[in-house]
Amino acid sequence: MNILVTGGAGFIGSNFVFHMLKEHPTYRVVCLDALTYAGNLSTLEPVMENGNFKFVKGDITDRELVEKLFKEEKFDFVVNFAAESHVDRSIEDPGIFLKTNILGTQVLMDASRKYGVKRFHQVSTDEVYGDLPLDRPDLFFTEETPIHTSSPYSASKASADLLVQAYHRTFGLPITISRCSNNYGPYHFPEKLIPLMISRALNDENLPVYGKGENVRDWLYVGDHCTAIDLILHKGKEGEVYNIGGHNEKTNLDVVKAILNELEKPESLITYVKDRAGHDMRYAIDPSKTRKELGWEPTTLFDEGIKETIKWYLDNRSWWENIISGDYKDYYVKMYGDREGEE
Ligand SMILES: Cc1cn([C@H]2C[C@H](O)[C@@H](COP(=O)(O)OP(=O)(O)O[C@H]3O[C@H](CO)[C@@H](O)[C@H](O)[C@H]3O)O2)c(=O)[nH]c1=O
Repeated sequence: MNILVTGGAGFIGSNFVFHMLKEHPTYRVVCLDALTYAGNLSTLEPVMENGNFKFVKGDITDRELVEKLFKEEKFDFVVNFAAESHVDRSIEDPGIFLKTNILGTQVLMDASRKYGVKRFHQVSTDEVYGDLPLDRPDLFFTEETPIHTSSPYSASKASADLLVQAYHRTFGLPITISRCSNNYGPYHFPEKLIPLMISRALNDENLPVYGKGENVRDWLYVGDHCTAIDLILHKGKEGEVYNIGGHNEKTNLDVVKAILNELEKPESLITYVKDRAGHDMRYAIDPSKTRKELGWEPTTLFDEGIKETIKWYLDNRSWWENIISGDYKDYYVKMYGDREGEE
């Protein structure tokens, strides 16, 4: 099997590259990544010397480069992780989200059709379902929940999902789509809630919690997400959507407090700041289809997973310190540095 993993230098993509090379030692894995601010070549160091791995720098919207790569490599599977993924950035500047997330997906699918890829897997998000109210804990997103997006980011991912389904129906492209809840774990870029709070707490900096911190996310350890995608590639039915989530709902405040508690840092570091525009209230996934059809089960409980994640950030300080002191510094300081005591 020859697999293309796009966005493989990012958080979930890199974890998936490691997973596939470990679990399928006979497979060849090619990573295509544009190395934007959130992609980091040093993340892939552990596999750079692996004979079954190849790294290609390039943008999924670059049709010429993509077509050439598909022609040379004759991929069996394509797994599309490449995306602009940060909601706050999409509120500031939606354009790049539409370009990468929608047009990039189209370019990849055109090449997949042309070169006879056996499966095109689109890595999507539970954010395409919009949000759920806090006072209805009985409600969960299923694969049948209507698409109803809030942010430019989620609208771009939902658009891509529709396009993927259209390519299946119109052109018979063999596709699958997975929609996962919030991930956490090693190599998570320090703009997302968990790695941002860990890195700032370690530096005794204020932790900007949006609004009242009551919003709920359904946290899943990244390794469990990788296992689910592996199962979908091998056992999932063509044309189907699979929800992935851990039934592990927590308020943002509880997550931040758990991090502070583990690091033995004071809760006085928490600073309540202006809420995110259009902020989704609650995400909660019903993963029963993925469980029943594919036998998938998440294996890492949040209490263990958050400890392991914090340990990883302590053991790999240079990985995130290089990021927050490098090109990303200005954005980091602007977004998270000066937000003391806003209401
Ligand atoms: C960065 C940041 C976030 N938050 C809040 C906003 C959200 O309610 C929650 C998590 O925020 P984020 O880490 O940005 O993640 P969220 O918006 O849920 O989206 C994530 O999870 C999605 C899956 O649900 C993925 O599709 C997205 O790519 C990924 O970014 O924490 C804060 O209170 N303070 C912050 O500084």
